[in-house]
Amino acid sequence: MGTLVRTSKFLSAARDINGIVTITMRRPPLNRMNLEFMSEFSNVLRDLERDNCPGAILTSYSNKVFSAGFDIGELCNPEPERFNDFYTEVQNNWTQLYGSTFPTVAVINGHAMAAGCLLALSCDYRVMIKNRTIGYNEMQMGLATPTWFTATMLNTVGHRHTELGVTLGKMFTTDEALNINLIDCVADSKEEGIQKALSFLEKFTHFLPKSYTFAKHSLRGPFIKQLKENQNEETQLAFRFLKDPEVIKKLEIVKDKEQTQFLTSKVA
Ligand SMILES: CCCCCCCCCCC/C=C/C(=O)SCCNC(=O)CCNC(=O)[C@H](O)C(C)(C)COP(=O)(O)OP(=O)(O)OC[C@H]1O[C@@H](n2cnc3c(N)ncnc32)[C@H](O)[C@@H]1OP(=O)(O)O
Repeated sequence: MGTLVRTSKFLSAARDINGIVTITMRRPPLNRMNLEFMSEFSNVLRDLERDNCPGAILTSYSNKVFSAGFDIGELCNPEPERFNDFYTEVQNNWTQLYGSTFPTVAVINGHAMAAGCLLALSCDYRVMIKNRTIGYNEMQMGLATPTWFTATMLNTVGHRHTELGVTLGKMFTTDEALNINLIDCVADSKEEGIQKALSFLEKFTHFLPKSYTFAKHSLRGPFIKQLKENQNEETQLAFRFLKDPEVIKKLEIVKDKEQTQFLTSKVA
């Protein structure tokens, strides 16, 4: 796997002989993202920028779940200060990953739901294992999809697929995701996925890093700028939404096992 360059409670980062870093999410059982998880993620990305990393792969320790998205504990009837910290960290994390100066690949070796899907979409390339699902399922949870989540999908698959995906809270199977270019290729196993990711990243060894960064920022920069300019408003909007009694009630139900099993059967 390479030399371990960083390990924290929920993430590990290992560098191979070519400098490519594999970030493995490990918050059992579902890689749910809470404030601590997001802070660790930001720290890893900051280190990679500082070290002029030539490329990174993002994957999960589990072959069942890439990430179940935000920890519902951070969203259900939140406290103002904690939510502000959490949501700010999430936004910063997205600007770091979506705008990274190095190329990134998501090896999606399990279900990628809501913010888990956003993580994958924020990379430059996606390899997904067969028979998994990916999408923004917020609607099914009684939530709404934040604007920058939507923009990230829109920039990947276009308006119509985003519109249907977001408004239906649709989880796409691996085959469906490939058909609409939500992912770039399919692998039989995580190991094969990593090989495909490395082949993609190998292409960038022939380019000047500054040329790559310029191209990426030409495409993604305006969306990052837009979020940065509206960060506080986005946080307040989300907080107000989450304080709606109907939303709180729905999220409390979702926290029950029965409801998540219902969601699982929908995505299986
Ligand atoms: C105008 C306003 C506009 C903006 C509004 C913004 C609002 C805020 C931002 C909203 C954006 C939201 C992003 C998100 O990421 S929301 C989270 C989405 N995640 C899910 O829907 C995951 C649901 N989970 C599942 O479908 C399954 O658990 C899964 C397929 C992932 C795994 O199935 P499995 O059978 O292995 O596991 P279980 O279902 O038995 O789950 C085990 C226990 O974990 C609990 N669980 C599952 N997911 C979560 C989660 N995301 N957070 C917290 N807890 C979770 C589940 O209930 C089980 O608990 P128990 O063992 O106690 O029963």
